[in-house]
Formats: sequence, C-alpha cells, structure tokens
Amino acid sequence: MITFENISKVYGTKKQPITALDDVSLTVKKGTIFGVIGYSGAGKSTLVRIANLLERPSDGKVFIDDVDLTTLSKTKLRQKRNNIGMIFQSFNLLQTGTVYENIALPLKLTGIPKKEIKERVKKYINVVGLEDKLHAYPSQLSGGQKQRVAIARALAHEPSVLLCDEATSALDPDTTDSILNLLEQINNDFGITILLITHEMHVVQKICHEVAVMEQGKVIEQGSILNIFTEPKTETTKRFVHSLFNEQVPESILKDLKLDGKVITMSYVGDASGDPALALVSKKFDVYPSILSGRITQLKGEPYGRLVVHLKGSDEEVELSINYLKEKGILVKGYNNEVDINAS
Ligand SMILES: Nc1ncnc2c1ncn2[C@@H]1O[C@H](COP(=O)(O)OP(=O)(O)OP(=O)(O)O)[C@@H](O)[C@H]1O
Repeated sequence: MITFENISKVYGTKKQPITALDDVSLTVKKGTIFGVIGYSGAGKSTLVRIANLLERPSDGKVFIDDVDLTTLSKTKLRQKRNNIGMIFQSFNLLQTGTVYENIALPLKLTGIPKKEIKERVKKYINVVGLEDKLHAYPSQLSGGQKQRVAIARALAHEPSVLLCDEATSALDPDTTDSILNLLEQINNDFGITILLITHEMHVVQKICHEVAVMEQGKVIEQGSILNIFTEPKTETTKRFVHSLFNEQVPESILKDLKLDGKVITMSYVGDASGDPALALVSKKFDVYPSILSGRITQLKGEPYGRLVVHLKGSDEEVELSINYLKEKGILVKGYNNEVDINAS
C-alpha cells in the first residue's frame, strides 16, 4: 500500500518558487494498479519520485506499507527502498554491463549471497521472457526489451511496490501493449502494488483499477476506472476520455440534428449491449436512431462501448426512448456536456 498524506512540494528556483504539488492525498490500495494521469507539468513525476523519496516533499508524509518514509534514517530508508521497485521512461540501464550484470549488480550491493543472486536473475529474466538475452548488452536490445530488463531488475529485489514513471512513453503502440500486459501479469502473479504515471489514457484504460487525474499540482478527480470513464466530471478528465474515442461531431451538423430530436452519448459495460437496445428503441417508440460515432474498447479487460446517437423524434418519444435505454443498463448523457439526461 502507498499513502500520500497532504503532500506539498515547492521547488526553490532563482526566479521564484514553483509549487509542483499542492496538498495531495492519495491511497493506492495493496495489490492494485493505480494510474496517475495529467498533462505535462501537472506534477506527476514529482509525485512518483516522492513515493520512494528520490524527491523529498516540502510538507506531508508518504507511507509504504504503513511505514512513514519521511521519518526514516538514511540507512533505514536505503533498506526500505529495496522494497520499492522503480522503472523509468529512459530505462536507466548500465550500458557497460550485460543483462545479467544489470540485474545482478544491484542485488550484490544489497548483500544478497551469490547463489541467491543467480537464482533470482534466472527466475525474473524468465518472468520477462528474455532468457536468451542474458549475455547481451543494452545497446543490442530494442526499447521494449530494455524495459523488460529494467522490470526484471526491479522484480529481483522482490518489492511489494513498483513505481512506473512514464514507463511506456518511449515505446511504440504494440510494444507499449506488451509491456502493459507484462505489468498486469506481474500484478496478478506476485500481488505487487503498482503506481504508474502517464499522460496517455490508453495506458490507464488498459490496466489500471483506479485512476487519479492531476492538474497544476492537485488531484482534481479520482475514482475507479469505470467511474472515471463513464462519469468524468472535470473538463480535463473529459478531454482525456474523449481523446480515446475521437467522437467529435461537427458543430454545423450538430445544430441541424438538434432541431429534430436529441443527440446523446450512450455508454455500456460488459453484457449490456448498445446496438440491440437501439434497434428495439426504434421498434418500440416513434424515434429514428442514427449512430454518429461509435467504438467498443476494453476497460481493464471488460468490454466498454460508447456511441454518439441522434434520436430523431418528438420530445416525448425521445424521452421515453432514453428511459428505456437506461432501464437496459445503458448510461445515457447529453452529447458533449456529459450531463445526465433526466428523462422522467
Ligand atoms: N527540479 C526541479 N526544479 C524546479 N522546478 C521543477 C523541478 N522538477 C519539476 N519542476 C516543476 O514542477 C512542476 C511539475 O513538474 P513534474 O515534472 O512533476 O510534472 P509532470 O506532470 O511529470 O510533467 P512532465 O510529464 O512534463 O514531466 C513543473 O512546473 C516543473 O517545471
């Protein structure tokens, strides 16, 4: 478990102090994958670096498994850090060492016996699927392979927590997905708590249980992945969600459509299915639905669909249709404002 309690961070610069974090409190539950998303400068990197005190907060406390890191002596902190793995966007591998050495050397520095080091390297290089690259140098590996080595190096300390600082940002989409699958597998198999920061909604959508959205050093929204996707409240969160669905309808078309009926956003998870419900709506009520945009994706492994639909018809029939869709377990919102439609 990771707990940030009233964390603030002010960087003293020559010009003026910069508040990177402003009273941030967050709890990452044991065994979960927690994503922190935000645009550049929101304070994400500062937050994740505070989780192992690579950066000291100006104010507040940070707990890893109930131990307040800010109160530990240097020696105790060094020991505790062995329990906190970290991977970076730039991999941070030792260029002059082989894959084996990259994983083994940090273990040696913590005083682990030779035999155990060998066993751990073997075990964790297998977990990341690079057993045939043990004697390769980082320069001989692809970006995805380098990140796998970094993950094996972190896992070899058998941490309870893994921090990921934009771990997939330097990778192409397919490699990103394979690294995210690996992180999910590690979370499942070893129960390691994962805190990851990213500026990509795709990353959050794919593997996180919970997400916090940051802006200007503050957490502006937080919730389960489902909650954030289906009920985004702040403009920034809505922008992140929309970035995945690319469902903009041109304003001129929207204006005409609104003259005759309503434009709605339907979202549904798992078994509730949008398409058949829409077909039934047109049979049951005097409305003509047309799909303006639609996409089905996976939210942490569950199907999640979003459709932008024009319901053409009288106000009364449209209201009845919306009620019907809601009864079918579909979340219905007004298009573009995400405001709940209170069909009576
Ligand atoms: N060492 C530092 N000295 C001074 N200011 C800093 C330092 N590190 C970060 N900042 C400032 O703190 C704010 C938050 O930066 P941070 O890197 O945490 O944000 P971020 O959300 O991770 O953004 P990015 O994705 O661009 O790294 C920014 O205004 C940044 O300029």
